[in-house]
Amino acid sequence: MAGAVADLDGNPAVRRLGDWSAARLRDLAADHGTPLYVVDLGRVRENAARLRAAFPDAAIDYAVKANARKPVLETLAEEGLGAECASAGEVVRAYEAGVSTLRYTAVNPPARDLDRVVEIAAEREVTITVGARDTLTRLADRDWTGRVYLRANPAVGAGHHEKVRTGGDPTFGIPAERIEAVAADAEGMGFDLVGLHAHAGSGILGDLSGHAALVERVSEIAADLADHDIDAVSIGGGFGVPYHETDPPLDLGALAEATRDAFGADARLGIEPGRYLVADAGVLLARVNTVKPTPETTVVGVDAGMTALARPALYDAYHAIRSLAADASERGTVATTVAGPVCESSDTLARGRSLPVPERGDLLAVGNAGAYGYEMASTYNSRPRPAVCALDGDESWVCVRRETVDDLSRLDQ
Ligand SMILES: Cc1ncc(COP(=O)(O)O)c(C=O)c1O
Ligand SMILES: N[C@@H](CCCC[NH3+])C(=O)O
Repeated sequence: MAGAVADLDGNPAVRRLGDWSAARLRDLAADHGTPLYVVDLGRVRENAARLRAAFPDAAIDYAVKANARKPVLETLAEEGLGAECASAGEVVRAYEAGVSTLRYTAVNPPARDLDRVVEIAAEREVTITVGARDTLTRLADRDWTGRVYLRANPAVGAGHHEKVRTGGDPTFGIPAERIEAVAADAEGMGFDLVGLHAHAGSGILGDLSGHAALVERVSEIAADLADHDIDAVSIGGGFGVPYHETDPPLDLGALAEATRDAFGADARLGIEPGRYLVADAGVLLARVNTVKPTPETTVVGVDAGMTALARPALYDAYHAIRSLAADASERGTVATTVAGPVCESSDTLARGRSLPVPERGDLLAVGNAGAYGYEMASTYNSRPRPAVCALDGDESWVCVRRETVDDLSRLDQ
């Protein structure tokens, strides 16, 4: 990695929080304030190259929902990746960033989303992944019968938390036994049925058996569509990253091999990873504003909480935290609870975490914040969202300005 980062492990597939230059992060926080997301485009490129090398023949569509900031989308467009979009808003952002392959995965799509995507599809090719028969009717009602994938429910779920396991949940995709009938309907209605899609869930690491089961299942469903001459079978995303300091990285070679072994469809393999491409390219910087010793723990109050990074509150997700105090290594450690400014007991970034003895004004870095970080930020408690700073080698610039309290009032009427 140019400039700031070296791999302590020597394993290029993993970038730990300790690999970021503390001095550079301190400078960025001093220049732009906190809470601040930092996203390193060089690392995004490295992740894309590693993925491309492991899946040389696959169509790779980046799951935009993981990080839709403009420089991230532009970087991945330059790397030749397509975009898998979860909303009309994501389609617009990917289109504006110059992504050439646009796919929209319609989950209970609001009318406004369909209207907007159909409008874009009049200018640029958009492929729509349909997860319910109803969606075909609603598209045809809009005089759009273009390229579609059918999303099958593979009845195989996987992922880091029950809330992100979509495979098997009836909300997502067409039941496998109905796929053939819906395929016939799609073609009867004049759609160009080009692909099949399924997704098991997000954050697969270590045990690859769920992934292999998914790929096998999707291949079986593809075989049911043999009469329909589909070109592409997307097995979704879900490739995990190590959040905990002791987690090993995903064995991408093993994952690719398991995929090849299990993939039996006579069509081009597609993957749509989000997290894998961006998670370790991002950190969140937070400033300590309160240090409160209590009998149970030392509470470290910071200016970034669940409104900046929702994952710990939503999924009890673990994110590494590092003190960037210049003398951190000379301080002793203490058991801490790192808490945000929101009035909810879920507003903690970490509990029971051993950190260098904190002082008010210290800067903390939260690791693996590049995926589902800024994207899931909210303005709960009328708290403006953080700024985002992009890094590329020695260059850095604020690519999303800090939201202000005035911004929050702008929609009032
Ligand atoms: C349809 C679909 N594709 C791709 C992804 C990307 O997931 P991940 O960020 O885990 O790779 C998701 C989210 O889990 C998804 O719902
Ligand atoms: N938001 C989830 C991932 C969900 C992926 C959406 N299909 C997370 O942060 O882990």
